[in-house]
Formats: sequence, structure tokens, C-alpha cells
Amino acid sequence: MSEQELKALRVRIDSLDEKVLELISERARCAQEVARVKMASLAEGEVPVFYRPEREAQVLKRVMERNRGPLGNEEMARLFREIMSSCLALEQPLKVAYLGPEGTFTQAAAMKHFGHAVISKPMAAIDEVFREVAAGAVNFGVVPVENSTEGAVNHTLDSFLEHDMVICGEVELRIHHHLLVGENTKTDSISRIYSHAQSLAQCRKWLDAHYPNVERVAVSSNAEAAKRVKGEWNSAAIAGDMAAGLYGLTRLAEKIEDRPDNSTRFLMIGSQEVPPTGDDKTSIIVSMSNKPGALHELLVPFHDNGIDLTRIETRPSRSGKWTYVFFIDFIGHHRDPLVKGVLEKISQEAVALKVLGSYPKAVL
Ligand SMILES: O=C(O)C(=O)C[C@]1(C(=O)O)C=C[C@@H](O)C=C1
Repeated sequence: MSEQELKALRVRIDSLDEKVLELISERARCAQEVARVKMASLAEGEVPVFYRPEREAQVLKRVMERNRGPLGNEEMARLFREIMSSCLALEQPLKVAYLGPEGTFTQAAAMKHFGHAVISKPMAAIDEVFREVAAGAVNFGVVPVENSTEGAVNHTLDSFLEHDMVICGEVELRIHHHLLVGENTKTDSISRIYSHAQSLAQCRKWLDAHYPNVERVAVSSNAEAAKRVKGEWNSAAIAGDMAAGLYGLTRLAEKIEDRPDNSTRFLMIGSQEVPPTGDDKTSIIVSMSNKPGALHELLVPFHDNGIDLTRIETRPSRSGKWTYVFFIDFIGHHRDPLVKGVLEKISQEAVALKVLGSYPKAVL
């Protein structure tokens, strides 16, 4: 390519950037107007709701449907995700607590869902995320709920039994683990590998094959593992890209998870109910009396009404020995007439039924 051609293309890019800049600014001014309208239409004592997950899902879907390339749908939606995040920050900067410390996959999930224009707050434990939301110190919390290799995150499920929370969104993240070392690590003398217990489990076969005799030490998070390794000469950590970048570690081996499709699902928790979008999921907790056929009774109304269950998990109820609660996710919104009917039917049989929330299915 000649210098001349390159110069001409850059002139075109400059001119396009000016148009993009003007359009983004016009969109941001529109969001400010939206905020004004929301404030003006408040009833006495009503608090404004600036963040609208149902609308955000609609915007991102529309972008993906209309995208003609060459950028892929996910890439384009990510760009719009950030534009919308900045527009919302003009209306109201969201405060979001997540399972920290900085550099965890949960932080990456929070950014994927809300974008980067939020005030984020790392918490030391899942329960603390719940408490922070319950206390009203933040607008939303982000917690992991299940992993495709290792199953349920029990701390999260148990926290739902203790706190009144509304689930207002979900996000799925492909989890890639790397073996990370610091600049002081002597790579042929590694005698300890730190990571979160779930991550150690997700890389079990790889560790058995490559480091069979090395001590595996479970710590509170992958980011914590990365932090520890920085100052030690005989240890390595298993963690992801964000932690590697944050603590300046080197990848000794990449993508060491046993299953290439290893993914984790995260939930956004808050106090705001989300209206239907037409493509939603609902999460409920049900406790049934301890009698034969109770689980069957619980599942029949879903089957009879053709409602698709996406997950069912059992946990001890914590209110009596050998009594259990079921966590169920299914397709639909609790305001859909069909779903309403099913929930009514279940509540006639159940000891207790709690709708944790209906929320748009993950778009990104
Ligand atoms: O449509 C709204 O209610 C807006 O506030 C605008 C907007 C946007 O930028 O598109 C911003 C934040 C909301 O969460 C949803 C959408």
C-alpha cells in the first residue's frame, strides 16, 4: 500500500470518527433527557429508577440483529454495552459490589454486564456482597452461582435463604485458567500452587499430569492466589487474565482447565423487579414437605404447561434436620399468565415458595 493510499484512508477514518463522536454525544444528551423525564414523572415519595435491564437487553439484541459486520455481533454489542454504561452514568452512576478482591472472574462478569462506567466495590466474601446490597450501600451485587464443570456455588445458594434479594440479571463467562508465576519464582522449584478450591478442581486432571506431587493450596479467590505468588519464589497460582495483568504475573501454561467449554454463570442481585422482555428466566426457591413423591409433585406443573426448566439444585433447608429446599430456574417471567398458573399450583403443595426474580436471559 502506498503512503498516499494510507493517508487518504486515515483522513476518511478521522472524518468518520468525528461523526461517531457527534452521534455518541447526541445519544448521551438523549439519555440525560430520559433522566429528566423519569424525574418529572415521579409520584409523591417515589424514587427514580434509572437503570432498566429490560431496556438494555432490548438495545443490545437490536444491535446484534442489525449488525452486518465486519465486526462480529458480540464485539459490536460490547461496544454498545460500554456506550450505554457511560450514558447511564450520566443519569446515575451505579454502585456495584462484587466478590473480590480486584482481578476476580466475578469482577470481569460485573464489567461484562454493567460496563466499565460503574463504581465497583470488591467484597471479601459472597455473604458480604449480599449484606452490602441489603444495607443499601450499593445498587447491585454480583456473585457466581454455578460452574459448568464443578456445579453449584453453595455459598451463593445458601445466602439466598438468609437474605431477601431480587435477581435482576445473569451473565455467563467463559473461564480460562492459566498457571502464573512471579518474577522471583524459580520455575523448576515450584512446591505449592495456590488457587480457589473451585479452580483447583476445574484443573484437576491437568495438575495430576503436570504437577502430581506439588501441594495444592485453596485460598479465598484466584486473585488472592495471584497476589500471594508475587512475593514468593517457590509457588505458582492458577488464575485468569485479569489477575495476571493486575499482579504482573507471567503465564507458565495457558488455558489449563480440564474442559475447554468451562464457563461460570453469575447473578446480579438487587432490590429492583425487572419487567418482562419476552425472553426471560425466573429463579425460585421451593420447600416441599418431606413425603414420598414431593419432587414429582413439584415438577409436574412445569411439564404439563411445557415450561422449560434450566436448572434444579437441592440444598439443606437450614431450618430442620434432613429437610431440603429446591432452587429452580426456568424459562419465562413470573408475570406471564402461564407461569403465574404454575406458581399458583406449586404454592398449593409447597411448604414455602419464594420467587427470587425474573430477568432477561443473558444477551452477551
Ligand atoms: O431507556 C432508558 O430508560 C435509559 O435510561 C437509557 C439507557 C440507554 O442508554 O439506552 C440508559 C440506561 C438504562 O439502563 C437503559 C437505557
